[in-house]
Amino acid sequence: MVIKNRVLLLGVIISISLLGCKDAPQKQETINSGEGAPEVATQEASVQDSTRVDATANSAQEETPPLESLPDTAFVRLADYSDGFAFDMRYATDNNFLEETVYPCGECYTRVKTAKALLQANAVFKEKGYRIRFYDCYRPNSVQYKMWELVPNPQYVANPVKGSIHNRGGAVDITLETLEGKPLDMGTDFDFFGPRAHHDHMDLPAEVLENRRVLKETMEAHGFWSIRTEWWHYNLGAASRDAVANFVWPCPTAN
Ligand SMILES: C[C@@H](N)C(=O)N[C@H](C)C(=O)O
Ligand SMILES: [Zn+2]
Repeated sequence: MVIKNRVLLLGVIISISLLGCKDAPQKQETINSGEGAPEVATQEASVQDSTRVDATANSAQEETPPLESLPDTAFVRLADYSDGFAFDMRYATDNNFLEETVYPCGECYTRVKTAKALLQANAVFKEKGYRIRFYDCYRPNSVQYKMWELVPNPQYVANPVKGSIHNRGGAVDITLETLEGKPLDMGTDFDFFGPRAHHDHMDLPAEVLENRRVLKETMEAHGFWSIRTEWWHYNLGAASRDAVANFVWPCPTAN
């Protein structure tokens, strides 16, 4: 069953379940999809793992609402708004630095403002013969804890107590691929935690440097900033103060 209105579904689910992160009482967010800005509820987080959200819980099977009708801070499923992106959601597989599947399925959720900026950036990439391929989008805060346990190095993994901008729905891990689906050479794989992935590492083939430049310049022109140590990571500046979230998205179920 394909879920038509994941925005509304999330509104219901998140209102019901404010999720906590291990050892980290902090602000958690209630996401409303209807009128007005999302409510931000402050409460002590309980010690529990992320809740899996069962898509069968969805009672609101409605059409996808236009982005313009939603508050900028609502969460949306990006694929509902364009079929012009490619997805390789690594944390929904064990092909990632954790060597473990930490997502129930590969979905890309972001805040509305992040989605709008990504759609515009992708239109520019398309003119150049490319499109964005996503490795990661919104990431539950509980997963950030798992990552930090393995790599407690803020150069490569944001401290979960402060929260990553991924946890705020404003960061994406991406590369570029051709419109035929061939990924551009960026010099390292996604989540290669070492100097070769740094933006200031210049000892790379000219083609790689050019590919990174195209990605960085276009993303920066659309409100994103990069971090020095990861060529794939982009933060939407306007999302850096949004609340940390810890919901898990619904997954499609077989009919
Ligand atoms: C883990 C890596 N893909 C990443 O996103 N790192 C940044 C620094 C983060 O955790 O926010
Ligand atoms: Zn990232």
